[in-house]
Amino acid sequence: MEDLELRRKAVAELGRELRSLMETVARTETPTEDLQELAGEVQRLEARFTGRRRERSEIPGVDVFPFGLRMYSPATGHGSAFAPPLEIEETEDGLVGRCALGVAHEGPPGYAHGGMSAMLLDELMGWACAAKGLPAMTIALDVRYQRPVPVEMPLLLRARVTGIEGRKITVSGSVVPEDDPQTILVAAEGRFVAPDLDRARSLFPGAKGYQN
Ligand SMILES: CCCCCCCCCCCC(=O)SCCNC(=O)CCNC(=O)[C@H](O)C(C)(C)COP(=O)(O)OP(=O)(O)OC[C@H]1O[C@@H](n2cnc3c(N)ncnc32)[C@H](O)[C@@H]1OP(=O)(O)O
Repeated sequence: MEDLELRRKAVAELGRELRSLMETVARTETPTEDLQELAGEVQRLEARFTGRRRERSEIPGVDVFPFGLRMYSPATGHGSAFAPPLEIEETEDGLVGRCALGVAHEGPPGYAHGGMSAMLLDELMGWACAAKGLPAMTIALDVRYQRPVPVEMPLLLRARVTGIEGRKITVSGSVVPEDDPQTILVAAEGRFVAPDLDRARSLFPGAKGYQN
């Protein structure tokens, strides 16, 4: 069997290079003819991915689902070009995530797209449910944008479970600058539901943890 750690390392290395490429593309003022040539080169590069293509519902072999690593998550995945990626740690008061967004994540010039903040909070708040043993899906997310989130600024995200009622979980979250944690840039309240076993099996047929 292939060494899983070696593959995860390779996935992360590729992700890092793609992320860097995305940032370069978002910032470049390279002449137009070079852009045209580069598009062809990227197309040729894509043609080199000759291995089997994973089915839609197939869990990547490098992942641990539903309680862990998601290598291609657009929020936390080290293999994702789109992910900052968010680094998560568990604390006494819930989960803390760290990342900095790039120009490729921009909404207003110089500031993060609001959808990025919402996505990162949604993900972290979902992880907060899983950390309580209840892997869950978002049913409602209320996001309040109090200050714009500068790109290239180290950020701290927080998520804390505030209530559990059967399979329904309420979670609060925030985004703050790492060097000024009193200033709330974005605040969120979310409601999550841990799907029952039958629902989870039908939603995630590729997840071994939910099968008999
Ligand atoms: C696990 C993977 C980890 C995934 C890994 C976690 C990390 C990633 C986190 C990312 C988070 C996401 O983006 S998740 C993606 C965005 N979210 C979604 O796509 C979810 C779409 N919604 C659904 O598919 C469904 O609503 C489910 C699966 C969440 C729940 O279905 P179910 O299991 O059949 O639950 P059901 O019996 O119907 O309902 C249980 C209780 O919740 C209430 N309820 C259910 N859905 C809703 C709703 N949309 N709005 C209001 N209330 C609702 C019901 O009234 C009921 O209350 P009562 O009668 O008991 O009072």
